[in-house]
Amino acid sequence: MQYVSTRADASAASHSLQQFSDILLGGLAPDGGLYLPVEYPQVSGEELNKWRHMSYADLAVEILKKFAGDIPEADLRALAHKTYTADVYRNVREGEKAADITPLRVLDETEGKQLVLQSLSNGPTLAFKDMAMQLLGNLFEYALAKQDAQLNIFGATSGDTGSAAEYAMRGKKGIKVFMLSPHKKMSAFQTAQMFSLQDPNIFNIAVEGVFDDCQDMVKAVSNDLEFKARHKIGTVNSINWARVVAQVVYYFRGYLAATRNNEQKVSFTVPSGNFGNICAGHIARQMGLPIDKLIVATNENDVLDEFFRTGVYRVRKSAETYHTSSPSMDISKASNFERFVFDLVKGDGKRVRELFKKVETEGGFDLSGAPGSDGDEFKLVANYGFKSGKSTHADRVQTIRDVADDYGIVIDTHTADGIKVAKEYMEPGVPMIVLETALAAKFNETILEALGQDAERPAGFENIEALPQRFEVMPADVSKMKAYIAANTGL
Ligand SMILES: Cc1ncc(COP(=O)(O)O)c(C=O)c1O
Ligand SMILES: N[C@@H](CCOP(=O)(O)O)C(=O)O
Repeated sequence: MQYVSTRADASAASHSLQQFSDILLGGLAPDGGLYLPVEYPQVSGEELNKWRHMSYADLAVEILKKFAGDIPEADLRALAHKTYTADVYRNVREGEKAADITPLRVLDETEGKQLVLQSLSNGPTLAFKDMAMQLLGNLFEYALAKQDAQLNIFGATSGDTGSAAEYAMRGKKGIKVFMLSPHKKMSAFQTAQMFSLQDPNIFNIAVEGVFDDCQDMVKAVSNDLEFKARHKIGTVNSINWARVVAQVVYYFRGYLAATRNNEQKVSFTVPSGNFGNICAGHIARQMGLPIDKLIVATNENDVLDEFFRTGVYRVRKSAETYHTSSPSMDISKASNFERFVFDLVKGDGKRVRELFKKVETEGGFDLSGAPGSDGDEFKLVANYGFKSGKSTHADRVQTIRDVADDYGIVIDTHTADGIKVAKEYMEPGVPMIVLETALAAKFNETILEALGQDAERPAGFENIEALPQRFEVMPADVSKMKAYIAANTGL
C-alpha cells in the first residue's frame, strides 16, 4: 500500500508516494498534510466470515497487513500478539473477559433498539488511546532496531494521548518523549498519570494555552523540515497514520461481535475531539464494513457538530475553547478532519490546501452550497453516513446518573457525551455501539458530583495524585519549544 499527503498535487503525487514504514516514524507529511492510503483496501464478505471468530490479535494482523504490506506478515503477527494480550488490557469490568480486548456489553434493548457499549479503555492508562499506542510503541521499537536509529517524539495531549504514549514508550531504547499539555486543564488523575513519571526519557511540558495551541506547535515544529530531520522528530498523535489504522481494528471487532451475519448493519457513536477515532470508523466503512451511521458526539466545543449539521467549518480561537468536564475533547481544530475533507473533495489535494489555508487566514470554510460559500460538497456528507450531536455538562452528569441507575455501571464523562448523543439516533434493528473512550476513575471530580461517590480505581492507581510530579511550564512559543527540544535531544 502506498500513501499520499492530503495536500499533495495530483500531478506530483507519483513522486511523493510513500510506504507504511516510511511514514511510521515521520508523522506529518513534508507539505504539512496528513498521510492517507492512495486507495482504501476492500474487505469481502468471505473475509468477514473468516474474521468472526478470530482473536483480536489475529484480526489486527488481517487488517494491518492490508495497510503495511512492506512489513513481513510474520513480524506483524509477532507485534500484534505481543500487544493485544489479556494481561495488557486487563482492567475489565466484572463479568467481562480481558481476552476479548474490547468487550461488548448490551445496555438496553427496547422496541428492537439495541444500545451497546464497546469497552476500549482496559489498557494500562484507562483510555482508548492504549488500543493504538501499545502497538505503536512496539512498532517503533521494531522499526528503530532495524535502522539502529533514534526517535524524539513530539506530541500534544488534552489528557489521554500523553499518558498512553508515555506508558507505551517509557524505557524504550532510542526513544524520548516530549509531550505538551494544556496547563491546569487536565483532570487531577490525568495530570498525575503523566507528571508523576520520573523516567529520564520522558519530558512533560505544561503549556500556557489550550490543546489546540499545543497541537499547532507540534505541527509548526514538524513543518520546519531541517529541525525535524536534525532532531529526528516523530509523532504519536493521530497525525501518525499508524495510530489511525490501529484504531480501525476495533470497529471491525465491534461489528463482528454485535452481529451474526454480514447482512446486518450497526451504527457507532464516537465521543469526538481531534476526529481521529471516528476517522478510523470512516475508514472501516470505506473498506466495506457494513456500518450504517457514524455519529460524532461533541461536548460544548462543538465545531464538528456545527459542520455536520450545517456544512460550515468554523474553528474557535483559544479564548473561545471551553474548559469542560470532558476535557480530553476540549478541541476546536480537529486535526483528522482534514483526512475526511480529502475524501469529501474526492482526493483533490489542491482544494484541501486552499480550504485549510482559509482556516488559517479566515478561521474556517463553508461547504454548504449557500450563496457565497466555498463549495457545495456538504451534500455528499450523507453518503459517508455521518451524523452528529452535542452534550453539555448538565447532560453528562444526568447521563452518568441514568446509566448507573438503569444499567448498574459507572461511565466516564466522554462516554456519557457519547451515550447522550447516541440515544438521539437509535433505530430498531441496527445496534448502536457507543465507544467507551475512558474509565470513570480518570474523571472522578464529575463522578463525585453525579453520583455522590468516588469512581472505582483499578489496582495500581490508588494514590497517584500524591506522587511527586516532574514537569516544565512554558508559554505557547514555538522558538522557545525548539530550544527546549534541542537542549534535551543532545543532537
Ligand atoms: C477519553 C477521550 N474521549 C474522546 C476523545 C476524542 O477522540 P478523538 O480526538 O480521536 O476524536 C479523546 C481524545 O482524543 C479522549 O481522550
Ligand atoms: N484527546 C486527545 C487529543 C489528541 O488526540 P490524538 O488522537 O490526535 O492523539 C488526548 O487525550 O490527548
